[in-house]
Amino acid sequence: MSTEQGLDARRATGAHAARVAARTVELRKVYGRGEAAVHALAGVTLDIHAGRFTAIMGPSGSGKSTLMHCLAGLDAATSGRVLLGDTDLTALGDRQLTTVRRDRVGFVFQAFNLLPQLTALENILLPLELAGRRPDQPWLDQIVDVLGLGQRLRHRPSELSGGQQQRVAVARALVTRPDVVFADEPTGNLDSRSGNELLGFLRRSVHDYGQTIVMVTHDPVAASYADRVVLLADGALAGEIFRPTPDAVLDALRRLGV
Ligand SMILES: Nc1ncnc2c1ncn2[C@@H]1O[C@H](COP(=O)(O)OP(=O)(O)OP(=O)(O)O)[C@@H](O)[C@H]1O
Repeated sequence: MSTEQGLDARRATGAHAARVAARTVELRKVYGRGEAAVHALAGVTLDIHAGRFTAIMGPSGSGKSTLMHCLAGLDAATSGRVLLGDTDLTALGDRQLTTVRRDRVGFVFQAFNLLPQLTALENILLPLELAGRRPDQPWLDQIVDVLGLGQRLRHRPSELSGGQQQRVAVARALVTRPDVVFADEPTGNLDSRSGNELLGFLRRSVHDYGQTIVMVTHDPVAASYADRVVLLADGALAGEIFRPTPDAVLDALRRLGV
């Protein structure tokens, strides 16, 4: 994409004016030492726009999960800064990071990660319970309704389909109204119909509720639900696509050798 096209795309999506929900500045992450050192992130400066759906893509090993884990306060930077809103995560200790993750961030994982002994409703309410917060009943009712979980709330995860389990995980991520929901290959274990349904819900939570979502995915169709695709290669930014189509994403990935 030329610089001019890039600017036009930004104007069209209003991305230049968007509030920043999270930001990395010269973020570096090195695993191991000496000869065995792996530079997973080699100086990434990136803004995540508030109220937008951002997909992170790139070849295997390009640093996608590392970037998301650093943004979410799950992994510590080697150098550089990570900001969630105005909070500098790199300046926080473990206890403060735990509070930030609990109160301000939601997670959706490929493997659902629901607690098997709890019902769907208990799983959804768990983050609030851990934080000692009471549920906002109208909000809870709304997400349960939108996600079509009303008839499933008393079921345990083993009694739910994969698609239903992942919708429970999305409800759990949204219930605290987090600043950012991080989704790591959320459709990786779903058939394409359940996957598309789930992506539709994520899209809707951005459009209807102004939720900020960051999703790591390998799937160009999944990425096309996002407002913007950020491409990584060898731990560095390798481009971005606004209003991505599956074809545009596929082309960009091919250029990166995927
Ligand atoms: N805990 C770790 N210890 C050592 N090296 C690691 C660790 N986690 C990740 N790496 C390395 O850092 C690099 C980036 O890994 P990362 O998982 O972020 O990539 P990715 O783009 O998410 O890959 P994939 O698409 O395969 O999941 C890889 O070379 C990986 O082997």
